This record gives sequence, C-alpha cells and structure tokens, in this order.
Amino acid sequence: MYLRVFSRLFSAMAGPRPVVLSGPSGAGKSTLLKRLMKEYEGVFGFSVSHTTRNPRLGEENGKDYHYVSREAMQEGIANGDFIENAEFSGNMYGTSKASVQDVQAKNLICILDIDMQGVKNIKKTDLNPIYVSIQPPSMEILEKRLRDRQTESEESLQKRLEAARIDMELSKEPGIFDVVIVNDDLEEAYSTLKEVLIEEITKVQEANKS
Ligand SMILES: Nc1ncnc2c1ncn2[C@@H]1O[C@H](COP(=O)(O)OP(=O)(O)OP(=O)(O)O)[C@@H](O)[C@H]1O
Ligand SMILES: Nc1nc2c(ncn2[C@@H]2O[C@H](COP(=O)(O)O)[C@@H](O)[C@H]2O)c(=O)[nH]1
Repeated sequence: MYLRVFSRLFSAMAGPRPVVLSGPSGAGKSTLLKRLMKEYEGVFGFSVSHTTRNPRLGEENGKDYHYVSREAMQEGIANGDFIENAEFSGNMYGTSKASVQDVQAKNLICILDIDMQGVKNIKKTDLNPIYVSIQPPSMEILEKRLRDRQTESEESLQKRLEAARIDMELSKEPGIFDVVIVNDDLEEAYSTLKEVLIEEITKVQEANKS
C-alpha cells in the first residue's frame, strides 16, 4: 500500500516520461512529431540535437538543430556535454544533456528524434523513455518519400537507404521498442501514436490545470 503510494508520488515528482522516436530517415518521424507538438501545445518539448550537417531550406538554428562544426561537436563530446552521439550518413548527430534538461525543467514530455545507434546508447542511461519506432510501409515507398522531399544528394540518399535496410531489420527484434508504427496512412499512424502516448499526455495536461 505505502509502496504503491510512494511509487505514484515518485513518478509524479519525476515528471513525464520522455519519448524516443526512431526509424529510417524519411519514415515520417518529423511529420508526426510536428503534428503532435501542434495539437498538444504546452505538453511536448523537442530535444534539439546538435549536428554537423548543413541546414535544409526552412530549418532554423536552435529550433530544428544546433548546427555546429565537427570540431565543436568533438569538443562537446570530450567535455561530456552529450547523452549520446552518432555518425549518420557522413555527419555527426548528438543529444546534449542541456537539450533534454531544458525540456524536463518545464515538466514537458521530451521528444527525442534519434537514429538506432542513439536508441542503443539511450538504453544505457537512466532516461527511461517510451521507445517508438516509425517504419515505412516498404523500401520502395521510403525511397520515393526521400526523393520527393528533395533534401538529399544522390550519395546521401543511398547512404540513408542503406541505413534504413539495417534499421528496418533491427526494429523487428523484440525488446528494443515499446511499439513499432508503420507509417503508411498518415492519419492512422498519427492516431496510433497518440494512443501510445495518451497516458503521459493526460498527466501533463492534468498538471498544467493545477
Ligand atoms: N504517411 C505518409 N504518406 C506520405 N508521405 C509521407 C507520410 N509521412 C511522411 N511523409 C512525407 O515523407 C517525407 C519524409 O518525412 P519526414 O521528413 O517526416 O521523415 P523523417 O523520418 O523525419 O526523416 P529524417 O529522419 O530524414 O528527418 C516528407 O516529405 C513527408 O511529407
Ligand atoms: N543518434 C542521434 N541521431 C539523431 C539525432 N538527431 C537526429 N538524428 C537522426 O539522424 C538521422 C538523420 O536526420 P536528418 O535530420 O539529417 O534527416 C535521423 O534518423 C534522425 O533520427 C541525435 O541527436 N542523435
């Protein structure tokens, strides 16, 4: 009895669980998370990663990513500023401790959009997120989505497709993800994602009322 009360109290004090969205480049993670953040304003906060890749048209420094040089990133890693970092498609990416703390300090659900290497490294920490894999319906559809997005050179596209093949295989392994969502029909994928997160969403909404 006391243990149950204590554990409820502790989980309320600890704040909402973060959410890790992972899956192949082009599967639809950003599309889904942007929609979630728009519908549930004041509930989610995005963990703004660092990257050495160049900004895409329309992306903003400090909002989509912190765009940094390889040297600055390596220095930050050496200083212990990052929870995890990875090399993906010829660029460095990483989640800084500050980016997660900024969101958690506001008692929001922290969303991390990270690749499979990041997932494996986050599992070694005490972050305790809900792990969601967003998968495309097929390699053919993924390739079409990536090409239509017009953000990648042919070289970058091929590297991303290669990483996607590995990601799609690994996502089938039991125990890595709490849920795997196939993003075929966007409305269906979005409503499944909301169902998965509704408990945490409600917690934050209740806390915001008081
Ligand atoms: N269900 C869907 N049906 C059709 N197109 C989609 C669907 N979901 C996303 N898209 C489109 O596919 C493209 C890739 O989506 P998005 O950029 O969200 O992927 P991502 O997983 O965030 O990729 P990355 O990891 O490279 O940032 C976008 O142009 C997006 O509009
Ligand atoms: N391990 C990490 N992976 C990250 C991080 N931020 C983004 N990503 C992943 O990189 C790829 C490519 O992203 P893009 O914006 O260049 O298309 C994608 O799979 C992201 O999930 C991070 O901090 N750590």
